[in-house]
Amino acid sequence: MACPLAPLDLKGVAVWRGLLAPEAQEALVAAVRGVAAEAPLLRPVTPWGKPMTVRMTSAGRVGWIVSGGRYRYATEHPETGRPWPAIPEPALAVWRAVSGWAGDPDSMLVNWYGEGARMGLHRDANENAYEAPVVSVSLGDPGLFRVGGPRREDATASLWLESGDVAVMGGAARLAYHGVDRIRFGTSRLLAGGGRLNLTFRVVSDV
Ligand SMILES: O=C(O)CCC(=O)C(=O)O
Ligand SMILES: [Fe+2]
Repeated sequence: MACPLAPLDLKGVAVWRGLLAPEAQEALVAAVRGVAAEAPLLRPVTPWGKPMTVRMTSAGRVGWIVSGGRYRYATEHPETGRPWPAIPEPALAVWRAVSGWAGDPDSMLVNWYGEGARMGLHRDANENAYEAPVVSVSLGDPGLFRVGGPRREDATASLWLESGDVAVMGGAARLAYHGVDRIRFGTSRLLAGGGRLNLTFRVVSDV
C-alpha cells in the first residue's frame, strides 16, 4: 500500500488520498466480483417503501439488510438464504492498515452506484459497537461525499472521493451524518461500463 504521510481531515473523518495503487484497486474489484457472484447484489427498499438507488451486498459474519421495514444485520443473504461469503483477504488488508483496531471487522458492505445513484444523509448506527471505526474504500467513478456532525442539522463539508481513496470514520466522527450526493458516472476506467464501488468495513456486536 502506498503510504501518504497523513490523512486529510474532513470534519473528523480521516481521508487517505490515493492509498490504494491501481493494482490494489484491481485486486479489490476482482475480489468484490467474487463476493457478488456468491451473494448477489440487492436493491434494498427503505422502511418508507422507497427502493434505494444503490445496490448492495455483503461479506463477513453478518451483512446489513432491510427486513420487516427495519435496518439490521443478518447472518444470511435474504434471497439465497446462505451465509455471506468471507471478507476477501485484499479487503482485510486495507482494514488492518488503517483502522487502528486489533480485531478484524464483522462485516464488509458492498455499495454499487450506477448512473444517477446516490445515498442520502444518514448515520451508521445499527452496529452497537461504536468504539470501532468504520473504514470506507472508494473504487471507480468519483463520488461527492458529504459529512456533517452528530445531528442532522449540523453544518456539512464535502469532498470528491476518488478511486483508491480510503476514509476512516472514528472517534467523534463515528456517528456523524454523511452521504453521497452524486457520482461522476463513467469518468473512471477501473470498472468497465462505469459506476462506483464503495466498501465499508464495520465491527458489529452479536446479532
Ligand atoms: O459510498 C460511500 O462512500 C458511503 C457509504 C455509506 O455511507 C454506507 O454504506 O453507510
Ligand atoms: Fe454510511
